[in-house]
Amino acid sequence: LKTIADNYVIGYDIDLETLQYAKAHGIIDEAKTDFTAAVCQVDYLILAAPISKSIELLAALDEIQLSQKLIVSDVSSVKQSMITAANQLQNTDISFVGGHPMAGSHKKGVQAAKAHLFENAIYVLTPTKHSKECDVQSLKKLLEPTRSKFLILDAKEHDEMTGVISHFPHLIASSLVHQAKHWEQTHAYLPSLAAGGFRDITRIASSNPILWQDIFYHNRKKMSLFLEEWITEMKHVKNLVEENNKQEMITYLETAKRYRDGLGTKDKGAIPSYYDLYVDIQDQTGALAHVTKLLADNNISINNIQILEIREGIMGALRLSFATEKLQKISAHTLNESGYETTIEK
Ligand SMILES: NC(=O)C1=CN([C@@H]2O[C@H](COP(=O)(O)OP(=O)(O)OC[C@H]3O[C@@H](n4cnc5c(N)ncnc54)[C@H](O)[C@@H]3O)[C@@H](O)[C@H]2O)C=CC1
Ligand SMILES: O=C(O)C(=O)Cc1ccc(O)cc1
Repeated sequence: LKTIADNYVIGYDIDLETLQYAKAHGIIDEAKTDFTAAVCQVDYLILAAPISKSIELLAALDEIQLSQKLIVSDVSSVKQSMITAANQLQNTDISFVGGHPMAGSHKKGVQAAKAHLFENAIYVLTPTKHSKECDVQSLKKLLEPTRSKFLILDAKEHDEMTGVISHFPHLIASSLVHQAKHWEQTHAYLPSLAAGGFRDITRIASSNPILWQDIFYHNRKKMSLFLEEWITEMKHVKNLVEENNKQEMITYLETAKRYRDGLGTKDKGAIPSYYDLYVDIQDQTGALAHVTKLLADNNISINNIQILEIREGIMGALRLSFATEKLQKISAHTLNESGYETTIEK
């Protein structure tokens, strides 16, 4: 988080290698292996461990004799249990304002950190009933250089919304992978048929299991409710398939398509994580290298690259992902000038 600072950033982590990496890569100015020593020196504390660990750290913080006022926030994906823990704090010098940047990836560890990760993403803030307005403003000011968009929410509504749009889809992604794994016993070649669609819908199943178990646990009431709803929904879909009611099925798919197409692509929320650009390339030796070189020559860094479809003699599509909308636009312009056809998905 060096970007949120001209501030001096002290990092604390139980994992020594993480601290060493963060220091070596300029993510933090100083590494501390002792929580008390770290918190006694700071004006702001951001807890970014798995939720259960952040709750433990908050409780440990309350036992420490602080000689300064401290604004504490977190980045936990579930807010209600964090706020409940914050409401039990005894030290009145600690002011807690919950936080949740709605951006990230399926990768774990400090190595997955990116300076632009939160740009244009929604950053939810969940004040407690004790939070002072000036502390909320102060935290916002600290986080402003992340260029995210702040949204104040009540913890309960946050957990319901993220439950629907982020947590529950993880369970479904994992269940689809389980289904494929099961059917591989019948068809050994099944994995090699996994096309873009399966990869897109199951990417998040590659996330950190320890972290996600903790998220599901902290949002368990909502997860249980959504599972009930999903089972009812799937029974309805099963009927549609079995009864072969053509018009009803088209309407079902059309309604979903219209809603999905309308989800903002500019606001970088949970969907999409990056700004994508589709480029048509010929299936020729060096085609990929030519595209990447053109962008590299213009100092444009690509966050992700995926070949969607290349078959002999047929135009293939590349999906290039960028960290910002600006990079996406500049790349389109650069490639268009060299004769490439590009598409930005609306
Ligand atoms: N992964 C994602 O895309 C997003 C994650 N979050 C939230 O961020 C938090 C962290 O998630 P990630 O960064 O993905 O996990 P991570 O596993 O990549 O990083 C967690 C870090 O916490 C450290 N840690 C674990 N226990 C600790 C303890 N007791 N004391 C000090 N450090 C400890 C680990 O060594 C590790 O460096 C979670 O609360 C998660 O809900 C929020 C938004 C996005
Ligand atoms: O990999 C992805 O696209 C994510 O879903 C990232 C993510 C993970 C956890 C969060 O609380 C918010 C965002």
